[in-house]
Amino acid sequence: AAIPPDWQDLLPPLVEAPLPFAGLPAGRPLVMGIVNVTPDSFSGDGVGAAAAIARGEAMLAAGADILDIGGESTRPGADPVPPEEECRRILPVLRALAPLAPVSVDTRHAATMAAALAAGARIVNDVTALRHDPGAVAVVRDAGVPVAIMHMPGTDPRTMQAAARYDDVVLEVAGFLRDRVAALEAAGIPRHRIAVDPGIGFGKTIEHNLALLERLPLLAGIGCPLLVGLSRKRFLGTLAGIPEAGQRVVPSIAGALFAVCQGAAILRVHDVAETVQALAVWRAAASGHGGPRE
Ligand SMILES: Nc1nc2ncc(COP(=O)(O)OP(=O)(O)O)nc2c(=O)[nH]1
Repeated sequence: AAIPPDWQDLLPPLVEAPLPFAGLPAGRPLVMGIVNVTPDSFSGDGVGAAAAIARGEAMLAAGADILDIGGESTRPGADPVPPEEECRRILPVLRALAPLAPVSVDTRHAATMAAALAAGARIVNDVTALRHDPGAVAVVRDAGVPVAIMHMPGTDPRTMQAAARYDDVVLEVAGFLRDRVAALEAAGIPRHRIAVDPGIGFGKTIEHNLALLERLPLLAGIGCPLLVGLSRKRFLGTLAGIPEAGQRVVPSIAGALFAVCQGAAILRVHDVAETVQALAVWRAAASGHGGPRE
């Protein structure tokens, strides 16, 4: 579809380098390692506390810039987890990992955000864009921390796939994120603390996911760093013929590199070592010189 006239002013400049986020090094895509402390994560990597801590440490050793810790699966149809249980799962992991690296807490519950920030988390990652819990905006604003906000229809993973109907998914997702950034800015969260995320796989068909990746540069026009989480997701398995989520490393890397070429600043991934290796090649090629990651 043609870009409507009122979007022309938002068309992004050529993506020179990813925008900075959370005070982390700008100029290169950041790798956010997924540490799921859940028994039912779609990617099959949910684990208990000890294993989650070990996984986080291994991700840092492999070069992760951020660790994203979550205690509630958000895959389609997942059972909701109350904040008390969510905190019981993630706080021991968070306390162990927060001293080692920037940690983001992946939650839609304000109580969990507050407890995680008190335990050392430095970033909030909310798949509902601070819409599920009425207290979430105040927690993030008052803590003065960066926040990643993601698009999904509604705020309940159990029903989001049924809502996967759009006139133009890219314009609607971009419009939602643009408006949400403006609303959060008006509520006291400065734009420079916000990363935006199209929500790959959240209330989207495979065609919607591909359209969002193909036209990701339009989201760069919002003026916030782009976070993309496509790692091991179902549409990759469909495209590559890989039914088992844990076997989708290669398609995840291919998708990650495409997203980076499209302007993604933060990649939320399960397979950190492989992603870091792939980015080393991409950066050398994109910048015209090799050399180790500084
Ligand atoms: N910002 C952001 N957060 C996210 N959190 C969870 C998942 C789902 O992936 P995963 O955590 O691996 O699965 P589960 O939610 O089943 O644990 N995807 C995203 C995403 O794409 N973007």
